[in-house]
Amino acid sequence: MATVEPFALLPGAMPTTQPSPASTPKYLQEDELSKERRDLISSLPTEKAWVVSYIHQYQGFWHPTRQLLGVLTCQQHFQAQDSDILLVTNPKSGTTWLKALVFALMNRSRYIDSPQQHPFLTTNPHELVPFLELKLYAENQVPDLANFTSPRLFSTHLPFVSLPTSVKDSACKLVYLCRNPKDTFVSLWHFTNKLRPKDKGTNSLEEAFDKFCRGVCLYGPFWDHVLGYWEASLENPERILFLKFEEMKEQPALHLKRLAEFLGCPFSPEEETKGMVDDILKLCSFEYLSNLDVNKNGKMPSGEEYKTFFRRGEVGDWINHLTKEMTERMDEITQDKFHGSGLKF
Ligand SMILES: Nc1ncnc2c1ncn2[C@@H]1O[C@H](COP(=O)(O)OS(=O)(=O)O)[C@@H](OP(=O)(O)O)[C@H]1O
Repeated sequence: MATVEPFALLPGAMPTTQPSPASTPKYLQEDELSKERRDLISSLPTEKAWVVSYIHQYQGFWHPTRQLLGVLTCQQHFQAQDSDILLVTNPKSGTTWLKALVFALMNRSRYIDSPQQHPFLTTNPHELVPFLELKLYAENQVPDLANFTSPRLFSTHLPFVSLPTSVKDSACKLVYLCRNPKDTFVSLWHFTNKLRPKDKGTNSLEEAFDKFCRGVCLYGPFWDHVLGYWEASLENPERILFLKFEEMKEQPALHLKRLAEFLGCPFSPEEETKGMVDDILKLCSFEYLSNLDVNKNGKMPSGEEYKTFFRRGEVGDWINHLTKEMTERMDEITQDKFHGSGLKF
């Protein structure tokens, strides 16, 4: 594997001493690091990243420098509570949709008589269900979570092996949503190209594809991420619900009801009669959310425009991007990696 030695490039300095452009989200930026963290990062396998300079392999998974700091801080400080709900995904697997669905589900009684006051009208789902390592614990910060009411809703892209010990030791519930690797890759390629500084141009599809197949991408290898949660969900089905984007698209009502039951708030017969399942699905639909003013024109405090989280929201767009050879390579990896696991896409 071609690796680079970032800290050998400029003695005594991080390689990216140039300020990162304002459009690059904070968690992907690389500024100054403590000596301890710098020593750790120097010891990790490192490659060129998709958006900013470097990506490091930690506990078997790849993280840009800033993101890795959030991972370390979160592992060190996050204290899970038994009543917490953690939404977990590989990037671009439908995180925004899952956040919307679970938030709308858990808060359904609050806005039933005042839909015009629903938080989605003013706030993107990523703000309502914050990421642990990318937001709350980003940049070495240790947040005060006292204002979160129970059950606390958080999200993460952390692989199972990297979850904070307190998550594994507590009885908190995890919902894992995955998506077929070809659509996940295509979505990630579009997304990271939007985040790249203008002067760097776009990543070529071929180069990004090769990196994705080698596992060198945000929270990659994709397959190991999915397998970690798949196996954990088989061992512990009452704590980890494993969902697939494609199945949710095909039978959204069925899966929303499964989610509600898993989270201990099943729909009552009256709610079903009133059409609440469909109401929540409409409220969280790609069409509805992507057309809200806040999501068309708003930005995250960390820099991303909310509209970058909405592209097509469909199954099978990979067919418009991948060559026959690419498709074969990806399918082969998927078959090899998932062989014997019972997992298929
Ligand atoms: N409501 C809803 N329903 C269905 N699909 C949706 C929805 N919202 C976002 N999307 C699509 O999800 C893709 C973005 O993935 P994530 O939300 O996981 O991104 S992130 O990891 O939080 O950055 C991205 O997929 P692609 O369109 O294939 O790129 C989004 O369009």
